[in-house]
Amino acid sequence: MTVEIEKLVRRFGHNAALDGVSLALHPGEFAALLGPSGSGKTTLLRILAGLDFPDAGSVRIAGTDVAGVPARLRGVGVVFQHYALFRHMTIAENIAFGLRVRPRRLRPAAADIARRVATLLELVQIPDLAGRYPDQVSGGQRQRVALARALAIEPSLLLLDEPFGALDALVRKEVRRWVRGLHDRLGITSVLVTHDQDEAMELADRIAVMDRGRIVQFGTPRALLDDPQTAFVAGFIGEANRLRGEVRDGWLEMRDLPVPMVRVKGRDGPVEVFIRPADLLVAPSPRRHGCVEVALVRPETESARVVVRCGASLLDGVAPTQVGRILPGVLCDVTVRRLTVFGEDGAREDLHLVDAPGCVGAGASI
Ligand SMILES: Nc1ncnc2c1ncn2[C@@H]1O[C@H](COP(=O)(O)OP(=O)(O)OP(=O)(O)O)[C@@H](O)[C@H]1O
Repeated sequence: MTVEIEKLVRRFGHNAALDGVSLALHPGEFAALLGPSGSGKTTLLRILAGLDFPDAGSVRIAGTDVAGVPARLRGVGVVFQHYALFRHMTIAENIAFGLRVRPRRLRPAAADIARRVATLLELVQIPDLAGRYPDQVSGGQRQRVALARALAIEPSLLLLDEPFGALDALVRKEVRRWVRGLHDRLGITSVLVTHDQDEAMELADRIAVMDRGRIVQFGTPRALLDDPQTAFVAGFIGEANRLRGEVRDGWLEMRDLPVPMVRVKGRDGPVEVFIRPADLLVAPSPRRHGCVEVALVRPETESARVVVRCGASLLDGVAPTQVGRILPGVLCDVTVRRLTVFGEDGAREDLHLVDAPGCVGAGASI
């Protein structure tokens, strides 16, 4: 089922929680809203759920403008971080709640509700807990109850607001994989709000990165890592070394890392340069007077993560080979496989990689 969000604005006083947000989701897609605290994720989710209303813009679910449609008639299931289970109701009663409060003409018969609750308890793998109260089950089980309750109305859109936040790390990993499996099996469209990057990367087909009430980039996890459109996205998604640089006469210069042969097409002036650790290769120097000094080495299975001192900067890189020779204090060479350059306004600059030995595109050895 499609979701089309157009130019949504939601203001609280002078503050725009949403400042012209547009987003289109494919049927069956698992999307994540990822961004720092206060960027507008929950506000967007609440508007989708019908729990809050925009000052401008529109939301269409399955092609229908839902502006006048109350929350309980939107066919949307919602799971919140703190589950919001009713403590005085059994697990079965909690799951049945969304069906029991429906208007009479839409409410299934009691026997049908009981059957559906039993099916859902099986689906979320807690068939024996029907008669218990929320306080008598674990956090992971409560989360499954919250999901079953959201799924009881057979939603075609499932909204998840930080649903794993209250779980400990191990349970969290298990429950989130299980949720993704469930999403695939049911063929629903899901939107997850999270500020946990790993969670968004693991679960979502596409991630909308939010900053100050705007979606700054919407793309696959791979695209966000490899092709960030702004300095904010490059710094927020994945790890990156961040260096100050200057473009002079169209050539990039960095004080701490003298990368040769990079032409920048934008205007001359100060720039910010991002290099992922995986793109900064550290190797023993055959000349024995490499340009960087190893500060720290953390061995991994077949390579090592290395921190090197480069001028005044400490940079994260990797040593894919000859790990044993890379030790703190040793002078090494570095090769930059790829870098991304952003102008003062945070927008990405086009790079022209000069086709010459040692150029950045081919791996610039310094
Ligand atoms: N009811 C409200 N009244 C006033 N301001 C609000 C209200 N709800 C949200 N805001 C403001 O709107 C902005 C966006 O809030 P929102 O909760 O959507 O952010 P978020 O990205 O979900 O943050 P978090 O990750 O901390 O939950 C914030 O500046 C917040 O203070």
